[in-house]
Amino acid sequence: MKNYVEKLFTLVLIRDKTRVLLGYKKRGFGQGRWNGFGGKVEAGETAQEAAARELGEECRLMTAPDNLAKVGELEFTFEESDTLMDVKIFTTNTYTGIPTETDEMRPEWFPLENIPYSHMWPDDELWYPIFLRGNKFKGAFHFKGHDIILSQSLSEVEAF
Ligand SMILES: Cc1cc(-c2ccco2)c2oc(N)nc2c1
Repeated sequence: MKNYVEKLFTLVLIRDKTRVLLGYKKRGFGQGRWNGFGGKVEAGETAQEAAARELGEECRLMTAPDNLAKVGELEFTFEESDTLMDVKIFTTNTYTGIPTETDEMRPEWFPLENIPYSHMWPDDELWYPIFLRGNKFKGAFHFKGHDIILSQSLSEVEAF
Protein backbone atom coordinates (compact mmCIF):
# COMPACT_ATOMS: atom_id res chain seq x y z
CA MET A 1 0.00 0.00 0.00
CA LYS A 2 1.45 3.34 -1.08
CA ASN A 3 1.66 6.38 1.15
CA TYR A 4 -0.70 8.66 -0.69
CA VAL A 5 -0.47 12.46 -0.78
CA GLU A 6 -4.05 13.65 -0.45
CA LYS A 7 -5.19 16.64 -2.52
CA LEU A 8 -8.63 18.24 -2.18
CA PHE A 9 -10.75 19.06 -5.23
CA THR A 10 -14.33 20.12 -5.91
CA LEU A 11 -16.86 19.47 -8.67
CA VAL A 12 -20.11 21.34 -9.13
CA LEU A 13 -22.90 19.68 -11.13
CA ILE A 14 -25.90 21.83 -12.00
CA ARG A 15 -29.06 20.20 -13.27
CA ASP A 16 -32.66 21.06 -13.87
CA LYS A 17 -35.60 18.72 -14.48
CA THR A 18 -34.45 17.66 -17.93
CA ARG A 19 -30.80 18.70 -18.34
CA VAL A 20 -27.36 18.75 -16.73
CA LEU A 21 -24.80 21.52 -17.26
CA LEU A 22 -21.33 20.23 -18.18
CA GLY A 23 -18.13 21.96 -19.24
CA TYR A 24 -15.72 20.84 -21.96
CA LYS A 25 -12.23 21.08 -20.43
CA LYS A 26 -10.12 23.01 -22.95
CA ARG A 27 -6.71 22.61 -21.23
CA GLY A 28 -4.93 21.05 -18.29
CA PHE A 29 -5.99 18.01 -16.27
CA GLY A 30 -8.94 16.22 -17.87
CA GLN A 31 -8.54 18.18 -21.13
CA GLY A 32 -10.90 16.99 -23.85
CA ARG A 33 -13.52 15.60 -21.47
CA TRP A 34 -16.88 16.98 -20.31
CA ASN A 35 -17.11 17.34 -16.54
CA GLY A 36 -18.65 19.39 -13.78
CA PHE A 37 -16.98 22.66 -12.83
CA GLY A 38 -14.29 22.63 -10.18
CA GLY A 39 -10.68 22.40 -9.28
CA LYS A 40 -8.28 22.54 -6.37
CA VAL A 41 -9.22 23.70 -2.88
CA GLU A 42 -6.68 26.40 -2.04
CA ALA A 43 -5.20 26.99 1.41
CA GLY A 44 -7.53 29.02 3.62
CA GLU A 45 -10.78 28.25 1.79
CA THR A 46 -13.47 25.70 2.51
CA ALA A 47 -14.51 23.16 -0.13
CA GLN A 48 -17.79 25.07 -0.62
CA GLU A 49 -15.90 28.36 -1.07
CA ALA A 50 -13.55 26.70 -3.56
CA ALA A 51 -16.50 25.19 -5.46
CA ALA A 52 -18.28 28.56 -5.71
CA ARG A 53 -15.04 30.25 -6.80
CA GLU A 54 -14.30 27.65 -9.52
CA LEU A 55 -17.89 27.79 -10.81
CA GLY A 56 -17.45 31.53 -11.32
CA GLU A 57 -13.97 31.24 -12.83
CA GLU A 58 -14.87 28.36 -15.19
CA CYS A 59 -18.31 29.39 -16.48
CA ARG A 60 -19.25 32.71 -14.82
CA LEU A 61 -22.13 31.30 -12.77
CA MET A 62 -22.36 32.79 -9.31
CA THR A 63 -23.68 31.19 -6.16
CA ALA A 64 -23.10 31.56 -2.44
CA PRO A 65 -20.96 28.78 -0.93
CA ASP A 66 -23.79 27.92 1.49
CA ASN A 67 -26.10 27.25 -1.46
CA LEU A 68 -23.87 24.38 -2.56
CA ALA A 69 -25.21 21.07 -1.26
CA LYS A 70 -22.80 18.16 -0.87
CA VAL A 71 -24.00 15.19 -2.94
CA GLY A 72 -20.91 13.03 -3.27
CA GLU A 73 -17.35 12.36 -2.32
CA LEU A 74 -15.00 10.38 -4.58
CA GLU A 75 -11.38 9.33 -4.11
CA PHE A 76 -9.17 8.81 -7.16
CA THR A 77 -5.81 7.04 -7.09
CA PHE A 78 -3.49 6.06 -9.90
CA GLU A 79 -1.01 3.24 -10.57
CA GLU A 80 1.50 5.83 -11.74
CA SER A 81 1.46 8.31 -8.84
CA ASP A 82 1.15 8.71 -5.08
CA THR A 83 -1.56 11.35 -5.36
CA LEU A 84 -4.96 10.67 -3.84
CA MET A 85 -7.54 13.08 -5.26
CA ASP A 86 -10.31 13.67 -2.72
CA VAL A 87 -13.11 15.19 -4.81
CA LYS A 88 -16.11 16.72 -3.05
CA ILE A 89 -19.12 16.99 -5.35
CA PHE A 90 -21.76 19.69 -4.92
CA THR A 91 -24.96 20.77 -6.63
CA THR A 92 -27.13 23.85 -6.51
CA ASN A 93 -30.24 25.17 -8.19
CA THR A 94 -29.68 28.67 -6.83
CA TYR A 95 -27.28 30.65 -8.97
CA THR A 96 -27.11 33.74 -11.14
CA GLY A 97 -25.54 34.38 -14.53
CA ILE A 98 -25.50 32.70 -17.89
CA PRO A 99 -23.09 29.78 -18.51
CA THR A 100 -20.26 31.44 -20.42
CA GLU A 101 -17.24 29.98 -22.21
CA THR A 102 -13.87 30.76 -20.61
CA ASP A 103 -10.24 29.87 -21.35
CA GLU A 104 -10.78 26.74 -19.20
CA MET A 105 -14.25 25.46 -20.07
CA ARG A 106 -16.97 25.49 -22.75
CA PRO A 107 -20.31 25.02 -20.95
CA GLU A 108 -23.24 23.19 -22.54
CA TRP A 109 -26.58 21.82 -21.30
CA PHE A 110 -27.12 18.11 -22.02
CA PRO A 111 -30.51 16.38 -21.90
CA LEU A 112 -30.45 13.73 -19.14
CA GLU A 113 -31.02 11.02 -21.76
CA ASN A 114 -28.05 12.22 -23.78
CA ILE A 115 -25.13 12.60 -21.36
CA PRO A 116 -21.88 12.21 -23.36
CA TYR A 117 -20.37 9.46 -21.15
CA SER A 118 -17.94 8.35 -23.91
CA HIS A 119 -16.37 11.83 -23.69
CA MET A 120 -16.26 11.95 -19.89
CA TRP A 121 -14.16 10.31 -17.16
CA PRO A 122 -14.96 6.54 -17.11
CA ASP A 123 -16.20 6.62 -13.50
CA ASP A 124 -19.02 9.05 -14.36
CA GLU A 125 -21.40 6.57 -15.93
CA LEU A 126 -21.24 4.59 -12.67
CA TRP A 127 -22.20 7.38 -10.26
CA TYR A 128 -24.20 9.84 -12.37
CA PRO A 129 -27.31 7.61 -12.15
CA ILE A 130 -27.14 7.89 -8.33
CA PHE A 131 -26.69 11.68 -8.55
CA LEU A 132 -29.53 12.03 -11.09
CA ARG A 133 -31.85 10.05 -8.76
CA GLY A 134 -31.15 12.73 -6.14
CA ASN A 135 -29.20 10.38 -3.91
CA LYS A 136 -25.83 10.85 -2.20
CA PHE A 137 -22.80 8.66 -2.78
CA LYS A 138 -19.24 7.81 -1.74
CA GLY A 139 -16.76 5.98 -3.95
CA ALA A 140 -13.15 5.25 -4.76
CA PHE A 141 -11.67 4.51 -8.16
CA HIS A 142 -8.12 3.26 -8.82
CA PHE A 143 -6.96 4.20 -12.30
CA LYS A 144 -4.29 2.92 -14.67
CA GLY A 145 -3.56 6.05 -16.64
CA HIS A 146 -6.67 8.14 -17.19
CA ASP A 147 -8.83 5.66 -19.12
CA ILE A 148 -8.76 2.32 -17.23
CA ILE A 149 -10.36 1.70 -13.83
CA LEU A 150 -8.51 -1.21 -12.17
CA SER A 151 -10.68 -1.35 -9.05
CA GLN A 152 -13.58 0.56 -7.59
CA SER A 153 -16.01 0.87 -4.74
CA LEU A 154 -19.24 2.88 -4.83
CA SER A 155 -22.13 3.10 -2.39
CA GLU A 156 -25.12 5.32 -1.77
CA VAL A 157 -25.10 7.12 1.57
CA GLU A 158 -27.94 8.63 3.61
CA ALA A 159 -26.07 11.80 4.56
CA PHE A 160 -22.64 13.39 4.78
C1 LIG B 1 -9.32 10.83 -11.92
C2 LIG B 1 -10.50 11.73 -11.99
C3 LIG B 1 -10.40 13.09 -11.64
C4 LIG B 1 -11.50 13.93 -11.69
C5 LIG B 1 -11.44 15.34 -11.28
C6 LIG B 1 -10.46 16.26 -11.52
C7 LIG B 1 -10.84 17.43 -10.91
C8 LIG B 1 -12.02 17.20 -10.32
O1 LIG B 1 -12.41 15.91 -10.58
C9 LIG B 1 -12.71 13.40 -12.12
O2 LIG B 1 -13.93 13.99 -12.29
C10 LIG B 1 -14.76 13.01 -12.71
N1 LIG B 1 -16.05 13.24 -13.02
N2 LIG B 1 -14.14 11.83 -12.82
C11 LIG B 1 -12.83 12.06 -12.46
C12 LIG B 1 -11.72 11.21 -12.41
